[in-house]
Amino acid sequence: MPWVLDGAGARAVDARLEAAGLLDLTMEEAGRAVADAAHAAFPHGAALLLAGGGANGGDAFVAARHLLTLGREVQVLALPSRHPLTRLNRRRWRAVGGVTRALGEAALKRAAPGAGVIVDGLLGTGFRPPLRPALAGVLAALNGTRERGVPVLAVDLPSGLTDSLATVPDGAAGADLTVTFMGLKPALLFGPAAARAGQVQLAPLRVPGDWVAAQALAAQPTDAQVAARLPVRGADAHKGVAGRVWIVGGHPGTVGAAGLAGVGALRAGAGLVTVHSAAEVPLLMPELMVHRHADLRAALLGTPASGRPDAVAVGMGLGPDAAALAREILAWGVPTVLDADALQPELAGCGHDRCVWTPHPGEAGRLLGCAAADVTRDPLAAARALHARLGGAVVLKGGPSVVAHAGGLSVSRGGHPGMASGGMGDTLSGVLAALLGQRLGAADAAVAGVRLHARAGERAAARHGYGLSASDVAQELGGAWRDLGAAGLPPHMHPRGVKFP
Ligand SMILES: NC(=O)C1=CN([C@@H]2O[C@H](COP(=O)(O)OP(=O)(O)OC[C@H]3O[C@@H](n4cnc5c(N)ncnc54)[C@H](OP(=O)(O)O)[C@@H]3O)[C@@H](O)[C@H]2O)[C@@H](O)CC1
Ligand SMILES: Nc1ncnc2c1ncn2[C@@H]1O[C@H](COP(=O)(O)OP(=O)(O)O)[C@@H](O)[C@H]1O
Repeated sequence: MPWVLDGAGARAVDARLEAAGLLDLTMEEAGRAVADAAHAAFPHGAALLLAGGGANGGDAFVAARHLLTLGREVQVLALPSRHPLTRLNRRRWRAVGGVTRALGEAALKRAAPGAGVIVDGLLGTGFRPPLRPALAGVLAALNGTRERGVPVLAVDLPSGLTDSLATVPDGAAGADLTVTFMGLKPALLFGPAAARAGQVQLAPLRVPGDWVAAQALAAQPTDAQVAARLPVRGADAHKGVAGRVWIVGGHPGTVGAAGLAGVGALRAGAGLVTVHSAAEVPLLMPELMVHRHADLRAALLGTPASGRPDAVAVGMGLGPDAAALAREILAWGVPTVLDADALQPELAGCGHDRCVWTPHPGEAGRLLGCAAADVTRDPLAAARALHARLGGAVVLKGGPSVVAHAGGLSVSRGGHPGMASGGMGDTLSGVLAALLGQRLGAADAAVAGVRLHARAGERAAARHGYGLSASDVAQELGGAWRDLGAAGLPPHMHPRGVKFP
């Protein structure tokens, strides 16, 4: 399982490696991974390595030695080496004939223009902002060189980014490729920080998997692992067992939201989908059942317990009275997705363990009583806080989305920036309700539904790019399911088939 790991987690693993006498070997492997990646991605010209005083600089010295053995012309500019393993690898670099010159802005400006690649090993997970003035000029010169076309490979993290945050501190470097170790740092996944890192390659390093897992902030399940959570049907399945789903949403002006959720539910395999609304919802697919109610609340609450659905999604375009209606639906205890207008702070404490809450950062800020920028700065912390407040499973939407549940955090892969368009979240709510209706628990539905939706977005983006619409994504859900299934086990070997009544 690929993991998300911050600097504190990496240091804890380091401590175990050190105690086992293995830290030197791990740095060797990390530096070698950097050299191999630099040589593969930027095979021409001299390699210029910048080594800081910490272990990030030690990785750069190891990489320099391996690049030399790969036949590259190599130059190293370094700060004074403070970390013992950095000093050791500086000596090893000298032992193979390598020369190290002192790093400063002027030295970098002299050496950089002719380089085929610059390897940035100045600051990794040990950096704490603000950047000291002595390094600010060096990083500015590095960024300037990169803007003039010399590619930069960052070791573990571009220098000056804070490992666990999505924001970019003043003066931080950028990179074209980042080779990171053991687990993806949050800064490489989220927001403007991730945009600074260029392409990211994970070098897992040969470290016991459970040492990394024990320190991980979040999982990043593979498609095969997601596929194992999807429901499996027997050949005798019929619409009554594939889940009766209700969509409760729509208001004059936002009726499409409820329709899109309905389409999402149908395309994610729900047996029967009914949209209940106080407004006239367009019939986006003839397979949808659409009911307009003069008094929506009375109509829903008058339903006898035996007539209630297997799952509900509530809130999409529902308008001002959404919280009151959602509270009453929650009291039914049926699996429920809460989205959009139903994401109100007064519902904290009203949920149950079969709820999935799906805020985007603005709604998350409303639920937590903070600004959206506080949410996007540290999405993992925000998702954890939302789960503590709401329970069930929480999907903090974005590119990528974070799922928080009782078992921990999970970061979804993929999706596409074309998905930044209205109605995309409504479709997701329908998908999640469909999976709940097919008897998945909240955590499984959230992890699988988010990836299914993102995969459908990737497929649709291949045709529509930034012109992607939520309807296009819904049309690709079947194909996305097939893609995930193909990545997983064949159905007859399914580890955990979902039992239908
Ligand atoms: N298990 C793993 O993951 C493995 C991790 N490995 C590697 O270890 C790296 C972490 O190494 P680390 O902990 O030594 O810290 P690192 O990033 O080199 O930074 C420390 C340096 O930064 C400096 N500095 C700090 N703040 C500053 C500021 N504001 N402004 C200016 N300078 C500042 C600080 O200066 P000082 O305070 O000493 O003067 C010190 O010199 C990690 O990213 C990965 O590359 C691999 O070897 C393989 C195994
Ligand atoms: N850049 C992106 N990369 C991947 N997924 C994205 C991106 N932008 C948006 N999405 C996805 O699109 C959906 C948008 O949801 P939301 O903001 O609630 O839309 P709406 O309220 O218009 O329905 C979320 O599932 C989100 O993860």
